[in-house]
Amino acid sequence: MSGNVFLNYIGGEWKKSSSGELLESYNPAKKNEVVGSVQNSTRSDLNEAIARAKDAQKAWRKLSGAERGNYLYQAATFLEENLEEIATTMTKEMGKSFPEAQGETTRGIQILKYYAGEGMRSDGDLIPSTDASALMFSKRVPIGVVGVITPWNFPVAIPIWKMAPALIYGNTVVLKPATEGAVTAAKVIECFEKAGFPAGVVNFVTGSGSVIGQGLAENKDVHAVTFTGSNNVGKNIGKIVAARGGKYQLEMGGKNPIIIAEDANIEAAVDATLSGGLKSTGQKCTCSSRVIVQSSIYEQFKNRLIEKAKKITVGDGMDPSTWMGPCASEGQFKTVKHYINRGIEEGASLILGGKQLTEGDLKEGYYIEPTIFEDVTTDMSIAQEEIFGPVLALMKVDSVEEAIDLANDVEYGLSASIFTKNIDHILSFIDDIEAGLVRINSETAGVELQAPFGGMKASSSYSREQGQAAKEFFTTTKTVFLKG
Ligand SMILES: NC(=O)C1=CN([C@@H]2O[C@H](COP(=O)(O)OP(=O)(O)OC[C@H]3O[C@@H](n4cnc5c(N)ncnc54)[C@H](OP(=O)(O)O)[C@@H]3O)[C@@H](O)[C@H]2O)C=CC1
Ligand SMILES: CCCCCC(=O)O
Repeated sequence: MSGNVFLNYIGGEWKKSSSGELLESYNPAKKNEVVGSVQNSTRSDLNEAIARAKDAQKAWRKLSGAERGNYLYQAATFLEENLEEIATTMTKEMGKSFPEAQGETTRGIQILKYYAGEGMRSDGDLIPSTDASALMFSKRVPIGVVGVITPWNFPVAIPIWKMAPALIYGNTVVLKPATEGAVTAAKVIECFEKAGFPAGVVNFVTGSGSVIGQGLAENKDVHAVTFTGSNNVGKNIGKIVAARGGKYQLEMGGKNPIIIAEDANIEAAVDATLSGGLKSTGQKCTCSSRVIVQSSIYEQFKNRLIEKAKKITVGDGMDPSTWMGPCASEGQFKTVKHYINRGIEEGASLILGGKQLTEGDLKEGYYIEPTIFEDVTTDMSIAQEEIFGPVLALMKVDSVEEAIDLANDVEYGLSASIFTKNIDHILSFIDDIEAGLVRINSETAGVELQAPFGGMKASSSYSREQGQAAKEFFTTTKTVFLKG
């Protein structure tokens, strides 16, 4: 890279786009600071990457799983060596606090190591044939070239939790990161380059989603597309890929509830609501946004929540005293402000925050106060639509049964939590909640890399990522019947 200009990585080479144009990525804490520039690529750049990936896959799939795993172990080593630089870039590019950025980069390292080990594990089953002289077994095989389209909120963990399983199971990849996380993603790709992957196995093309993302969805040589991002974009990708007979995986929005039952540990529930709802400035798909509280403890819980929320320190993610950083971009900032105004217009009561923070250095960035509404009804926009910002909506119920029904009264179904010690409530929550991630006495965020990740209803396309679940999407199965 020259200066802060980052190139595409195609067929094992760093290359400028044929457009000759750049896209700048700005620091949301210091809105005039350019963190770096990436290529504003064209379809022809993308098509070259897809062709190289297709060509490279012929040899890549022939390697043993152990051989492919060694490349992933190497990539983990280089990510570890560059952890501080990558985490710093992440904080400067999308605003999350530096400790969170360090944690996410560490998670990327762990994911690479987890899937590197997959190269030595079983990839099929021996099945007894009715013909005693025959051998019958199943064998998982790669699907080919995988298009990877990722959002800005986890610019290290999400690309890696898609690329690592794709690669270990014998596929080649073309990554298109969100522009607002593309400089961070470029530094991750540098680690893959240093790991010595054969040319064309890993490819990286930046540019606008409507050009490069759309191109990955449309190109018939991209056998599968794995996407994480908003529902509008995801549903469009799914339609395009399905229409050409490709495979697709969509991880999309959430409107995650946390239920506080009358027997909850109030202190723990308050901490989980603030951490799960406001960490990363509420910009995780697994963040809590609806807080459903049993009426008998409502005032006690609300007062403690406000008391602790007032102590949250907001500032530049690089400042060690910062608990919550800025919104990731001007666009995200405007979206959050829009929903705060909608909440007020629709009759919710704003009981904390709601304003932009502008004193001192904060005027340089896109900072919003931790915001809490009450008197929120399920028909309101702030109860139904994903805000993806530091906004909590308090809702009051009389029973846990009512709470679960209210929790389910949205189109999404990604993550859900309940705070209670009552085993009957726990069992009915596990049974009845419409969510892919079900958490008891724990915040809605914080998934672990070895467990299936994904949602129900409008949050996902019903596939699952991470852990052993990833194998389903990144492979297909041959059933072999062999006679002597
Ligand atoms: N369910 C989950 O696991 C997660 C869901 N999300 C969701 O992602 C959203 C926030 O991320 P954000 O990046 O803003 O989401 P977007 O949907 O705006 O973008 C996601 C990716 O899609 C690309 N893209 C944009 N338009 C198109 C298109 N027409 N065709 C193909 N690709 C396109 C974007 O590129 P570019 O931005 O460069 O234009 C980006 O790389 C939130 O809704 C959040 O809920 C986020 C994390 C996890
Ligand atoms: C893509 C969303 C990632 C969620 C990560 C977490 O909840 O820790």
